[in-house]
Amino acid sequence: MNKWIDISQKLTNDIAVWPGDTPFCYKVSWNMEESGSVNVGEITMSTHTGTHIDAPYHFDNEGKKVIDLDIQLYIGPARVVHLPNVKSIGIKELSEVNLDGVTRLLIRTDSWQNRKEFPQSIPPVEPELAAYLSENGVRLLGLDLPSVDSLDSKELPAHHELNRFGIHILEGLVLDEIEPGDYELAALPLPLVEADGSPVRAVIRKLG
Ligand SMILES: N[C@@H](CC(=O)c1ccccc1NC=O)C(=O)O
Ligand SMILES: [Zn+2]
Ligand SMILES: [Zn+2]
Repeated sequence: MNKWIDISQKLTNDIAVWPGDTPFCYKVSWNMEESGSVNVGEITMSTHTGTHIDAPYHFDNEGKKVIDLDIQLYIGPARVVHLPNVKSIGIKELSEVNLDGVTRLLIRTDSWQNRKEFPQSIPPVEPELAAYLSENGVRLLGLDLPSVDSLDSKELPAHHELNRFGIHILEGLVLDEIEPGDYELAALPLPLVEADGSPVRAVIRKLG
C-alpha cells in the first residue's frame, strides 16, 4: 500500500496570511504548572489561512456554510496535473489534460515559490473553466495557490462560477514534490456550523 503524503501547509505562528487578515497564533493558554495536570492550547486564525476549503458563504451571503458541504467530495480519487509557468488557468491550459472520470482535480502551478511570504500575484482561474470542468464531471478543484481568483479581485468571478457549477474549492495545497497522476485524496473540513471556510489536513496517496 502506498504511503499517505501530507500536502498541507504547516500551521506556524509566522505562516503567510492574506494581507490584513487575522494572524495565525497557537499558544498554550493554560500550562502544566497552572492547571496542575495538562497543557491546554488555544488557536486564533482566519478560516482562509494555509490549506483550506471555501464554503459558498465566503462570497455569497445566501451560500452554503461549511457544515452544509458534501463530505463525499473531500475524500476519494483525485488527479494531479502540472501546469508550470501559466499566466492563468483556463480551458486552453487544460486542453492537453485528460479529465475522463476525474471528480477531483488538483492543479500544481508551482507559482507560489516563496511560501514565507504571501504572493504578490497568482495565475487566476478563468471563470469559463467552471462550465468546462463541470461538463467533464469535476466536482472539486484544488490548487497550490491562496485563491482561485486574482488577489485584487473584488468580484471573485472564478469563485462564483465554480460555485454555480457545484465545484468545491480547495486552496493553499503544497504540491511541489507531487508528480502528475492518480491519487486518493482526503481533505476534510472541520464541522464548523456557521463558517465560510475551514482549514483542512490534506493528504494524498498514489493509486495502484
Ligand atoms: N478569496 C480568498 C480569501 C479572501 O479573499 C480574503 C481572505 C482574508 C481576508 C481578505 C480576503 N479578501 C478580500 O479582501 C480565499 O478564498 O481564500
Ligand atoms: Zn479561501
Ligand atoms: Zn477562495
